[in-house]
Amino acid sequence: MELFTPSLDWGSEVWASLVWIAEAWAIAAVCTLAVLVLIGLCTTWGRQFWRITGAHFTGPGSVKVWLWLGAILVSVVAGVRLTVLLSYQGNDMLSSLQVAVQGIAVNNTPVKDSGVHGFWMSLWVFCVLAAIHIARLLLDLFLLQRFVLAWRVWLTDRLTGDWLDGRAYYRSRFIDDTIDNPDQRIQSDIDLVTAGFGPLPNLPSNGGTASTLLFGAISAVTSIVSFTAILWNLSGTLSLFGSEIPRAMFWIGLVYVLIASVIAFWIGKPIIWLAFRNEMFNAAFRYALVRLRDAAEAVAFYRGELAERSGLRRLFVPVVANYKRYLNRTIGFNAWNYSISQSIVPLPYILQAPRLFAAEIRLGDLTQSASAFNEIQNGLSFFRNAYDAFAGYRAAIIRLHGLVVANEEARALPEVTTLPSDDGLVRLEAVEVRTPDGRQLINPLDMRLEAGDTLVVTGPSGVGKTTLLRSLAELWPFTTGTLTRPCGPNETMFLSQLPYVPLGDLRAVVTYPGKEGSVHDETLRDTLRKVALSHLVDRLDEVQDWAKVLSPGEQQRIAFARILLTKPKVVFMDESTSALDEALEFMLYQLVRSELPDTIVVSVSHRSTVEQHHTHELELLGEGEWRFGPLGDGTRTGGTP
Ligand SMILES: Nc1ncnc2c1ncn2[C@@H]1O[C@H](COP(=O)(O)OP(=O)(O)OP(=O)(O)O)[C@@H](O)[C@H]1O
Repeated sequence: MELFTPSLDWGSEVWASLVWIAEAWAIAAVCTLAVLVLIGLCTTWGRQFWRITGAHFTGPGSVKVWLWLGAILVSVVAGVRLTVLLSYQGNDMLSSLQVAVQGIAVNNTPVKDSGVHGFWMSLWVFCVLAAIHIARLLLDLFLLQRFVLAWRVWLTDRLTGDWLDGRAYYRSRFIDDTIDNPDQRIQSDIDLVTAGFGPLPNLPSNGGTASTLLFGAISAVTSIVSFTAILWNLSGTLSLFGSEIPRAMFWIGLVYVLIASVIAFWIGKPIIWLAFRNEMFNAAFRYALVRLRDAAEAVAFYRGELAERSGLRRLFVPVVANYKRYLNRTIGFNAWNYSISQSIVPLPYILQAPRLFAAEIRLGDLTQSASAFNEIQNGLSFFRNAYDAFAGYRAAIIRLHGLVVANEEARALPEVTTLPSDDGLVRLEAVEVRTPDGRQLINPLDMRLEAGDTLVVTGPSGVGKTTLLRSLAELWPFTTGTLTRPCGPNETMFLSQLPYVPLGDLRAVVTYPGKEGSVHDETLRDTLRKVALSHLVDRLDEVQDWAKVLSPGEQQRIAFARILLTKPKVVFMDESTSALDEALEFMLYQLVRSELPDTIVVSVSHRSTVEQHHTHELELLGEGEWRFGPLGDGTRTGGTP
């Protein structure tokens, strides 16, 4: 009867494991890079991924990114090594028990003592391995989460910048394939793509690298390779229908899991687009709720609850219908996966038990075979089980890529050619404006305004006054011609009918588009007093939803305060006094004229009272025709088709 000998030389295992980790790390790094490059070159989603975020891995600061990735990979490989070592420790524990019991049975003290000693040693080994295992898990979580967070910061910054760049956030409404909910793509899909868990938002409770698609896959492959060697050594020959299968357990397991995976991919394929549509329908529903919240007052005045309710219901129906299909398909997919995972559990015992009974292997070998088999099966089924997670992940990549493409298309749309004017003049040369369906709104328009000139743009409703301002602000793509204007920072201001009111305190609201804090509080208070908002001077620190607190008339006075603070050389105003009474309108125009006498003011207005503050008039007559000239003296030039 043999004495117990451990399955590994634990004394030299520290060094051996470090060497193993270093080698496995290098092989895993090279293979992963090769696979990622192939994915990037050969798959659509790989190319899309690279286009969205490739610069994070190549641009300035990428050294840190790669170092961090390298550290995460060390953690992944070390995790696999620990699992391997734990499987040997498990083998030692059971085999030593077996030897001890056998020694007792035949009253052989040296054999019994070797078994007892081996058992306690294996428990010590377990304590050391367990401590390292816990430390690694915590470090793994930290490394992964900090990496993901830094990546998310970078990508959010890049995509918000990209969305704002060239006014893509506005002009993307004019492209052929408009996209839904860019805001949610930035907030939610970036989170999914950087976390890499699949369709789940990133949370520390999701777990460490093993739950992510990339590192989970690396861990699975490393684990398969490591345990394959163990299983290979523990496998015996099986006689089946008269023929001998060497290393039977290894080959049977491999074939079984491969066939199971192919069928699972086939069942799970529709989950990709079902997950995509699930997110899309939910996003549309969420957006409708946000719009209702924003327009709460208008809806409440209309008593529009019934219409809103049926609108919301209509948007929620596809959410439910798609979710049912998503659920059914996932149940089918899970049914297959669960059945496969459970039905394979007894296989290693069935194949190895006869060899144990024939004393060819020890008890620990049997259980290690089972655990090695289990690890390989888990590793291979990682790809099968991660299928729907991958589907959700790919859907997030597609959505982010859609945003990037839409931004680019929006920037590529035509716009009026804008040239800087050194002398402070505003000059329009052959500026022509159309509707999206090609209807001529303004025939080629030539006009020149000098410092201090003021122009009122008039004409019937729908004739194209606002669209002219949009064109001059480089927002409207259905336009041609050249605009020369002062182009320095804030030298030209465009004001819409209701000024934009940003989130934050009143200081930020009044200072906009300047940075909060860039204007001294006393100047802000003075300016508020000048525009008849003295009741607000003590509320600069107050954080409110100011768009809902301030009346439209007060908001329009804030717009005039911004003009006084910004001191532009040219200001274009679209019905900027429509919510004010005539006395206030008169006072504000006088204020702008006296404080900024050299500023060129262009006003779009319906009101005859506005005309008195202007020196020139551009009258839009409809069907593209216009008349331009000094106000009141009848010497107008005109444009006809
Ligand atoms: N995004 C758009 N898509 C299609 N047509 C548009 C769009 N925006 C404006 N239009 C059309 O362009 C025309 C000019 O609109 P615009 O808002 O410039 O008129 P306006 O003279 O400013 O009218 P009002 O005095 O009522 O403000 C209108 O017929 C309008 O329906």
